[in-house]
Amino acid sequence: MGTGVESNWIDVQMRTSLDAGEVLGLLNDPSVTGGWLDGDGTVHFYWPAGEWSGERLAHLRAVLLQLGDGSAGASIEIREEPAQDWNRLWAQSVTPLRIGRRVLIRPSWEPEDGGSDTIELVIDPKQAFGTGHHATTSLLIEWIEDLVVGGMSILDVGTGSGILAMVALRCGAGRAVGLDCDPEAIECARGYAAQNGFDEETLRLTVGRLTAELVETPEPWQLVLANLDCRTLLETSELLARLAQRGATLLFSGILVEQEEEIRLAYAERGVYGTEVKRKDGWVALRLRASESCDG
Ligand SMILES: C[S@@+](CC[C@H](N)C(=O)[O-])C[C@H]1O[C@@H](n2cnc3c(N)ncnc32)[C@H](O)[C@@H]1O
Repeated sequence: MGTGVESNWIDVQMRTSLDAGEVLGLLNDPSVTGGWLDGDGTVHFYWPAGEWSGERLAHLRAVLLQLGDGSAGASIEIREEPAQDWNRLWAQSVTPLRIGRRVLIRPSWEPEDGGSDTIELVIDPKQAFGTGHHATTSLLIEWIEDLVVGGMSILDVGTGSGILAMVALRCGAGRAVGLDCDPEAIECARGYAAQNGFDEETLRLTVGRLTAELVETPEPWQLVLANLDCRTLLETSELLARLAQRGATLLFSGILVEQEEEIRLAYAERGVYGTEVKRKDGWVALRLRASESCDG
């Protein structure tokens, strides 16, 4: 984000589960500055006041629709902000975040918690999704805290910043692979992994999508994390269900309340059933197991 001390700015705010980087990519508009998710779950994009126009708003709405979240277009609020140092303001707005019983996500400029029981990660917000502020992330973190036991192998599909895989490793998992189709997200995640002291053998971060090869590894995955979206969870159901049939517990997030039934039915047809559900802010997280696997 530019320092922007010279002119007023238009702050375009919306409620969306979309990844800000993905929206920016399709906008393909050199005058917009970086998008970021604030602590209230609102995504902001900024334009210099002189560059903002009705055409830009219409284009933004079209991009949101194209990415499958037309309702975000309806939630847009526009504010003009006086010239100020955005970097400083942005940094001030990012504060340490506690999730579940023990997890603390803090920006690097905040001091360590120091509590012996605290599971701490340093994440300075960048353009990858996954600072922990979004309900879809925090719902899965709460489960990871409860379910991960020593030495577990974790597959994190749609890893974004890598936050879920990193929390799982801090909770005792033996190794994790994080996949994301967005190369920028993986670049970001690698930076966070290094900053938090994970080596590449413990946390492998790869650009790509779920493949049959990753599903059929000699050692089956024990826990699969997938904070994606309804469409991707449906499109990938054959491979994700196969992971469950090989013994993995699946933790899904990114599902809207009205999409829960569709996901449950699609997976039930493949012999994989929701065993537990969590809901927050209109979002649903599901825990699933194959019928022939024992729950745990
Ligand atoms: C909602 S974010 C989740 C990020 C992080 N796991 C979290 O929980 O905060 C979804 C991520 O999935 C990625 N993604 C979307 N579809 C994908 C697919 N088919 N395969 C791999 N990654 C995908 C996006 O690029 C994005 O980084």
